[in-house]
Amino acid sequence: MEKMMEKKFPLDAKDYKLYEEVGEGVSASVYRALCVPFNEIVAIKVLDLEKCNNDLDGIRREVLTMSLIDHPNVLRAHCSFTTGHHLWVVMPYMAGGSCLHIIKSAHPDGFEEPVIATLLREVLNALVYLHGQGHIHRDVKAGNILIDTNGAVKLADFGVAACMFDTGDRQRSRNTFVGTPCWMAPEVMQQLHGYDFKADIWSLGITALELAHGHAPFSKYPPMKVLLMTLQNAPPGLDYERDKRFSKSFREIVAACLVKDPKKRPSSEKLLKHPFFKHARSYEYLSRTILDGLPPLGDRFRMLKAKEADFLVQNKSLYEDKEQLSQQEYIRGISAWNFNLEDLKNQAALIPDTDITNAEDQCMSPKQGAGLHDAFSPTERPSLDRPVPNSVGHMEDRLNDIHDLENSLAAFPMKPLRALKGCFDVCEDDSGAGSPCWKHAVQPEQFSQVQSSRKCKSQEVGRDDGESPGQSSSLTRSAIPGHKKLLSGSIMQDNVSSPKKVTGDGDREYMQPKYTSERNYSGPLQYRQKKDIINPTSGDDMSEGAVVQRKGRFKVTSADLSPRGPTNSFFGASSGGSTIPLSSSLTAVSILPSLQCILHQNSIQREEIMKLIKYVEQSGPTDFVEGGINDLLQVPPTTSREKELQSHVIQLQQSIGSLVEELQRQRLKNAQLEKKASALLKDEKT
Ligand SMILES: Nc1ncnc2c1ncn2[C@@H]1O[C@H](COP(=O)(O)OP(=O)(O)OP(=O)(O)O)[C@@H](O)[C@H]1O
Repeated sequence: MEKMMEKKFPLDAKDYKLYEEVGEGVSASVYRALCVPFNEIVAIKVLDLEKCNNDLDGIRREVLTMSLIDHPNVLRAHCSFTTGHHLWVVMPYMAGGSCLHIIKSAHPDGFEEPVIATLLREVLNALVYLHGQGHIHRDVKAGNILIDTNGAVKLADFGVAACMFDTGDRQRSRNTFVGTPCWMAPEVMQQLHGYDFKADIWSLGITALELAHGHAPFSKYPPMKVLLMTLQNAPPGLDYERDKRFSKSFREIVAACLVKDPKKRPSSEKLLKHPFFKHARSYEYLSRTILDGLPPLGDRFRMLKAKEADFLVQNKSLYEDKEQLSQQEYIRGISAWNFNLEDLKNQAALIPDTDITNAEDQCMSPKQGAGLHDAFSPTERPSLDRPVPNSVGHMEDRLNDIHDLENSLAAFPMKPLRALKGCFDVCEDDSGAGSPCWKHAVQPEQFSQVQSSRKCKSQEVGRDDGESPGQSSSLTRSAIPGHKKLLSGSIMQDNVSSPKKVTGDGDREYMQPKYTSERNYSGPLQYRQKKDIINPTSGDDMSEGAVVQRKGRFKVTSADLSPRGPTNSFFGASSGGSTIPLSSSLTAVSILPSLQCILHQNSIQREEIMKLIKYVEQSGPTDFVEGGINDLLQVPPTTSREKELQSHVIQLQQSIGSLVEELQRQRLKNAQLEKKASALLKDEKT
């Protein structure tokens, strides 16, 4: 009844006036706006659907979740609709902006404890609600904690939320690698047993440190190091010496959240009862303490952007190096992670040993960490992260790091580097089309499918009036289309010689007018285990022959929430489960096509292995492959051709390994299926 009385926000862009930009994320820009019929200020998140070409599920999920939730601490969408190729999500305007914005503008060293207690209490209230409703937020961080002028706090950004009660295919969304690396719980990285709402508790602990120090732990390190450190080191925490200003109870809750074993982490409800929250104050206190005196959000946002642009100009040479550009994006807390394999390998060697030691020390017990240099703002000491190109042992270091990472992630059903290389093959099949993996960007019709499904579920979704935002609002025509955003999308290799290459990368023009990044920045990171392996049409794409050709970039996509075709539902096992058809009502006849597919796939792979072997043989003597390769890789390359060949060899080596393992896995599956098929046939006969 109450719901029926709710205001219905108009679903037409003409009814809104867009004012200044107040925020931007990986996939969207957020504007202050006026809802003309209600004369009410709102925030409108504008997503360019042409640039979110692989993340429609994520968008759909965010919009749906945002429209269904109902809690004072959770940001709820008023409505959403498409206009031209943009999706507009209309929501309450949170004039204080995000905690990250406030930190960056006025509290670079973090907030005082009562402020942190107040913020965390509100976020915990949101989490108690969300977890009770079966949602895992999966991206809790200061950038997603929004504050209103009166000090009210809301948790935002459901782009990567998942539902814990999902079953079957939908549950795979909980077996994905989602979030922002620094805030990501170890079990989310590990993917051993999936994860649950306790992943949010870990992120909350990291957020607590972020609010206390002004930045998240490990934020100065490249993603690969963050993975390593999160998995291998003792959890980060408050330091006895450096963090003397904080109370014991604050240290306790941080420690309670940052326990590696999720079972040992308290629930949000339990945490809320911790004495630490006795330090929490009122909204009015928050508003007075952290908002008073701040310029309007739009001005702050502009200033921060200008600061970044200045920094970029001042460090021009530094940012000619794309690694650093990526690193800077990442440091800024954007839910993005560059998944270029080569870059990751390079990044593994970015940090000098001394620096790693320090980082490790910081993660030791607080006492051990005492006396270390203060964590610094990354923008203050960027040179630390500079790569040392071609330094002696550089390649060796990279390989060692990769090796370490693989060991750390031994629990991955597939080794992470292979996962990076071959298993991020998620794409349009997310929308249920069952299409092959290296398919192109989503076409407008595909969005309309999403849209119509959204329409079925929610009346709040409006129509596509075919207008550009510029035509239908006060925003200038160039304001949105010209403002290229970074992509969210499937992890797909780019820069490939394959004709199926994915295109359409966005880049941050304002930051790098001259040094345009070629990267695909992802949306919140999502790792999906390899799937669709029996899809014969995708054989080409998955073949190592193809991989050898690809110098990969990866894009990241939203978790799959959509129903899958019959093939996938039979063989969801490719992502780690059983390969045996689940339904006992299945007949042998229904399995046969799938068996044939597997056989077909096997033969394709066999062929590819043969091709690879031939290729390697042609490239050099056999013992090069068998024994001498490591020696060879340790010789620093002198010419760029040598470098190219060296990386080619590494790729080949990895590809062969992957293929052999894949082949073995397929054989095993084949045998299991054959067994099952004959059992079923037998059953049928009797
Ligand atoms: N309702 C709002 N009122 C005021 N500012 C907002 C609002 N929603 C978002 N913002 C600002 O815009 C920024 C980006 O929004 P949002 O996080 O939703 O985008 P995103 O693309 O999902 O970002 P990411 O995934 O990188 O966190 C936020 O960090 C915040 O500063």
